[in-house]
Amino acid sequence: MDDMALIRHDRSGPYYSNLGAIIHRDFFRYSSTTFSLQLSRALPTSYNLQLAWAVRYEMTITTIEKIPSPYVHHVIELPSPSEGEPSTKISCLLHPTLIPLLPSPSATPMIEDPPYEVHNTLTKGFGMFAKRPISKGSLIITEHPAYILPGFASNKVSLEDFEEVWRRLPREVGKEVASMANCRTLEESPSIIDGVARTNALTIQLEFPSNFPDKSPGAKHYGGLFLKIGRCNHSCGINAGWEWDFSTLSSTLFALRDIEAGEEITNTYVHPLQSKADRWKKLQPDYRFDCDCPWCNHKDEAEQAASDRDREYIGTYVPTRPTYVKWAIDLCLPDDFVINSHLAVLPIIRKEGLHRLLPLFMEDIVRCYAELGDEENFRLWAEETVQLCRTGQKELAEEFSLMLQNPQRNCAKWGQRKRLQEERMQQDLNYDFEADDTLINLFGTSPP
Ligand SMILES: C[S@@+](CC[C@H](N)C(=O)[O-])C[C@H]1O[C@@H](n2cnc3c(N)ncnc32)[C@H](O)[C@@H]1O
Repeated sequence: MDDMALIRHDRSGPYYSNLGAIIHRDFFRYSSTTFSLQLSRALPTSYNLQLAWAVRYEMTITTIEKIPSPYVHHVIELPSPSEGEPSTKISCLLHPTLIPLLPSPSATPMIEDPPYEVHNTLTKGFGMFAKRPISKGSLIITEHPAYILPGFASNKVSLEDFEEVWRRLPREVGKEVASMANCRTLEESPSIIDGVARTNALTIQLEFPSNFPDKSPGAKHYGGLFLKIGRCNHSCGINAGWEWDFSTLSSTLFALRDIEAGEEITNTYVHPLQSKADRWKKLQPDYRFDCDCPWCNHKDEAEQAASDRDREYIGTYVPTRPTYVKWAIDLCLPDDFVINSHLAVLPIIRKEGLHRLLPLFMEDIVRCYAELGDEENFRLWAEETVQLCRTGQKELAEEFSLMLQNPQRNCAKWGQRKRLQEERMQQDLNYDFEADDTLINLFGTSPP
C-alpha cells in the first residue's frame, strides 16, 4: 500500500507514504474503497482532473516514481540570554544549503509584563487583546517561530516529515501548537503541523546561497509558526504590524496607531488594497471565515463602494506617487509638490485603517521639510515618524532622532533646496548674458 503513495481512508485508518505518483490507467485495479492520493509534489491540473476521474471510475495506477524530498530536518537552538534558563529550540524543515547560512543569535528575552493577553472570543476562536493602552509604534511582542516549514509545504512534504517536525518540538511547545486554530480538514492536511501552519504561519525571509539549486516557483518561500502572534485575528484595517528579522530569527509585533485597553490587536491576512469582494475571495478558501470588520460591513452599498474606490486609489498612488528623491533633483517642481500630494492621501489612509503605509509618506515629508530648511514642520513630522517607527523601522527612527538633535548640523541636506535654487538662478542669469551675446552676434542687436 505504501508503495502507491496513497492515503486510504477506511476503518483501519489512513495509510501514507512519501512517494510521488505518476498516474496512468490499466495496471493495478484498486477496488471501491474511497481514497485520495497524497502526492509529494504538485501535479499539473490535467493530473488532478485525471485523479477526479480516477476516483469516480475506480481507476488504475501503473508507474510509481519516487520523488525524494529536497528538505532536511534541522533544529535551531538559541541559547537563553539569562543563565540557567533553557534554550529555545526551533524545529525546521529546510533546504540543506540554507543551514550553514543561519545566524546564531541568543533567544530574545521574555517581556516581563506584556501589554497583551490572549483570550477566547465568541465568534473567532482566540484573539489577542490590549491589556492596557498601547501607544503607536510601541513593541507588543518579539517572538521566535516554534517551527519553520517550506511554503506550500503539503505539496512537497510527506506526512512522515511533518510528524518528524512535530516530534522535534519541545513538549510544552507541542501542546501549544496543538491548541492553535486549524481551519483545514484532515483530508486537506492530514498533519496538524501542516494544518496549523496553513492557518497561522507568517511568511519569513531566509538567506539563500547565490547558486541556490532549486529554481521551482515558491522554492524560496518559507513560513514560520508563531505561537503568540498567530493569535492575532484578521481585520482589513489593522492596528498592528509585524516585521521578521533574519539576524535574530524573530518577528516583532508593534502598534501602528494608539490602541485602547481592551481593544483587539489585529493583523491582516490579505492584501488590504484589494476590493472587499477580492479580499473575501481569499479569506473564505484560505481561512474559512467571512470578515466582520467595519471596512467590510459599511452600512450601505455606496459607502462600501467608496471604500473600495479609496483603496484602489491608494493602490495606484503608491507606485506612481511623486517622491522626495525625484523632487530633490527637479528644481522646477513647486517646493510643496511632494508634501501637498502626500498630505492629501494621509486622511484616506487613516480612514481605511491602512496605517502600515504611513511611514512611506511621512519619511518623504520629513526629508522635504529638511531640504527646505523649515525647522518647525520638520520637527513636527520627524517626531511623529520617530514615534511610529521606533520598533518596526528602527534605522529610520534612529536617523531622524539624530537629525532632530541638531537639524542644521546632523542633516547633510538641510536647507539645500534654497541653496540649489539660488545657484540655479545665478546660472540662469549667466546663461541669459551668453544668450544675449549670441543674438547680438547673429543679428547685430540685442533682444528687447
Ligand atoms: C491566525 S488564526 C487567528 C487566531 C485564532 N482565532 C485562534 O483561535 O487561535 C486564523 C483563524 O482565526 C479565525 N479568524 C481570524 N480572524 C477572524 C475574523 N475576523 N472573523 C472570524 N474568524 C476569524 C479563523 O478561523 C481563521 O482561520
